[in-house]
Amino acid sequence: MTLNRRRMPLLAPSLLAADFGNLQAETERLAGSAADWLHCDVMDGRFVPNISFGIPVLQAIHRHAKQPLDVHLMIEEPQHYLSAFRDAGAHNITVHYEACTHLHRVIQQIKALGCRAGVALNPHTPVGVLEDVAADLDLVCVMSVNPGFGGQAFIPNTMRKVAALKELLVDSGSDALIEIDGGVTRDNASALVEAGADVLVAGSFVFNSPDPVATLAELWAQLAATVGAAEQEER
Ligand SMILES: O=C(CO)[C@H](O)[C@H](O)COP(=O)(O)O
Ligand SMILES: [Fe+2]
Repeated sequence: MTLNRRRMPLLAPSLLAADFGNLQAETERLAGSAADWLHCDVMDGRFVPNISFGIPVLQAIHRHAKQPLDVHLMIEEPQHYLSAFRDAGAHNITVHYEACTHLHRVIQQIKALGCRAGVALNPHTPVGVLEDVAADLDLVCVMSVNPGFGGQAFIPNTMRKVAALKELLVDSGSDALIEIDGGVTRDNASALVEAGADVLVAGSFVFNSPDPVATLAELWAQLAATVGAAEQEER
C-alpha cells in the first residue's frame, strides 16, 4: 500500500462528544495531548436536524484552548457569520458545499478574514463538485456520517470517496488537506490514512472512552506505525 502523504495525519477530537457542562476542563485536559486541532461542530437546527452551540460558546472554548479551533459550520447561509466566528477564535472555517449557493465567494471571504478555508461534503455529494474550487481550498471535509449527530456508524463508501478526492486534488494542483468526519475509530483510522486522509476527526470514540487523552495517544501511536510501515514498503 502506498501512502500519498508520508507525514503523520492530524488528530482533531470533536468537542461535540465532550461534557458540555464542563467545557473548560474538557478543553484544558486536551492541552498536552496528541490532539492537533479541536474540532467544533456548530449546528443551526436548519441545515441539520440538531442544534449544538454557537459563537459565545466557541469564544469560551477559545479562551481555554491550546490548539487551533477547527470550526465545522453545519449552518445555512454561513456567509453572514464568518467574521463573527473568526473573531470568536476560529482558525479553520469549514462550510458545507450544500449550504452555499455562491461557494467560490464564501471561500474567498474566509481567506480574506485570515482563516483557513474548508468545504465539507455530505455523504451523497460527489467529490467532483469541488473541481473548480479545489485549488483555492485549504481543507476538504469528507462527511463519513450524515451530519447532525455524533456517535453514528461510519459509512464504508467513504474509503472510495477519499481515494477519488485525492486524485481530484492532485489533478487540480491543490494541496488541500483531506479531513474525515464521523464514526472514526481505531478500527478504520489506519485504512483512512492509507487511502489518503490527512486529518481524522473523532468525537465519541475519544470522549466516550475512559481516558480521552490516553485514547488519543494510542490512536497517534497506531497511525505512526501505519505511516512507518508504509514508508518501509516504499524503500
Ligand atoms: O460533524 C459531526 C457530526 O455532524 C461530528 O464532528 C462527528 O459526528 C464526530 O463525532 P463522532 O466521532 O461521534 O461521529
Ligand atoms: Fe464535524
